[in-house]
Amino acid sequence: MEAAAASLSGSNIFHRNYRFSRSINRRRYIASGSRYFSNSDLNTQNHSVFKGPNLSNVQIQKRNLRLQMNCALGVCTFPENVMESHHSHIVEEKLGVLLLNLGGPETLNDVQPFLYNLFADPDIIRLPRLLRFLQRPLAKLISVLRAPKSKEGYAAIGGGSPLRKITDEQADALRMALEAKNIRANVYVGMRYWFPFTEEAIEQFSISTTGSSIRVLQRIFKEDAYLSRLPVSVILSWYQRQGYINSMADLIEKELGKFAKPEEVMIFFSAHGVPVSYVEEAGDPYKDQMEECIYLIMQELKARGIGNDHTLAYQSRVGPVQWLKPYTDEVLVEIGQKGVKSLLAVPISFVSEHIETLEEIDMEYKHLALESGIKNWGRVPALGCNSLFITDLADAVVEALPSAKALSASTENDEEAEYDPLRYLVKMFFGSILAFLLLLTPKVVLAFRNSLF
Ligand SMILES: C=CC1=C(C)c2cc3[nH]c(cc4nc(cc5[nH]c(cc1n2)c(C)c5CCC(=O)O)C(CCC(=O)O)=C4C)c(C)c3C=C
Ligand SMILES: [Fe+2]
Repeated sequence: MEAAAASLSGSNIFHRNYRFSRSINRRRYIASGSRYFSNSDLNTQNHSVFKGPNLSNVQIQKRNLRLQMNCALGVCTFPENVMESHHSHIVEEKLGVLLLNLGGPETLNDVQPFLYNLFADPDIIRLPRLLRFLQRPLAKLISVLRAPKSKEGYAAIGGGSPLRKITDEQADALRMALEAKNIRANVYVGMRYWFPFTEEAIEQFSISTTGSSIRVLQRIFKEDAYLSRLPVSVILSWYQRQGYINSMADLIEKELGKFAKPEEVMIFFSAHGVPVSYVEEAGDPYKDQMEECIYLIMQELKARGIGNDHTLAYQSRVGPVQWLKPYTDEVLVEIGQKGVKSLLAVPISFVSEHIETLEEIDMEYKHLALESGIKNWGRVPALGCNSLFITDLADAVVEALPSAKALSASTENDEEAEYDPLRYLVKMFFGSILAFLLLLTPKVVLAFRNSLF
């Protein structure tokens, strides 16, 4: 997670190479977009809007890059048709809102390329600078090795991720919620690792405007200068917003009511994990934010007279490194053995149903819990289009508007953005050999066998 903006572009370049290699023009177009409009870049650029007073620019960039992981969904606001915009104009203008998420493979054939995109992101596999040339070959290798296990999971939930459909529905619901507040907005979805990529969302964003605005937008977009002049506001996190907390508390209260003895149920929050190094070495605030989020939800439940026991654990670890503990699977076994009989699983850090909820929690963890002595199992659904949640997102958009500011020029390393096929092939060839040799070392083989497949 410590990658700077320059290295982040590496993963975007892949999107270009992998999906668009047959169209040079399109590739160039995407390349220019990717430099600015990966979701992480947007967060990075946001520092001009949200930075705290004592942080250096580098610290702010790093913090914001990390925050990208904390937002399962991010929102950016763009006033369209505004070149020299002043804050007072913004609410009157039509808005573009960009919802950011990670994306998921829609078919089983998408699984390996999706995994490649994921592992080619230097924020996911963090290699020392000297070994960065291994990023793509390693991503290729790990994605091929991981794909069979991932495919099993996606096959179990119907052959693909529902994430795109749900996020599209959320975008539609948000558009309507904004309309109910008399704000006309186009809401776009931009995914980090699968379609519609953030770059595509931005492309759509400019194309969907009309007349001279299109020409102005497109021309300036191609020159990269336009983006730095767009007033943008990024909502970095909303886990602490009362609307979100209330909507989670509502869901929990409702599911608790389905148990015969609701007061005896343990509320089991399961959050997506991240490698420990993200938190301890790179200073990722994810763990603190998760803990605060759960504290706030439990406070809200207490205010409603619900004082159940609760616990937090982390799920979905991949690969041979230490992830945030305690691990969901281990805690389930422990509490089952300690005699807990009723458990309500609450996916936290997820706002949509996807493989981690539908397969990992509903199938694997439920099975494990029942095997470990838990008799009554329940699961809180992900928020999806929950109206309180969507209305709160709409409020967050409205509140963010006054802080929209023009982005500063990109400081990203342009070297990565230039796509050189020969250099790419040479890197892939030697990198693959090295990555393969690395994987053959006994320690790595053992660790991967236990954790990846
Ligand atoms: C809070 C959200 C997420 C964090 C943090 C996160 C970190 C993370 N994930 C992997 C590896 C995989 N992630 C996969 C899918 C996936 N992950 C998230 C969310 C977070 N990931 C989503 C929304 C999805 C898509 C789900 C879908 O329905 O498609 C996968 C593929 C699925 C599988 O095989 O388990 C992998 C692999 C790492 C290494 C990581 C580290 C920071
Ligand atoms: Fe993940």
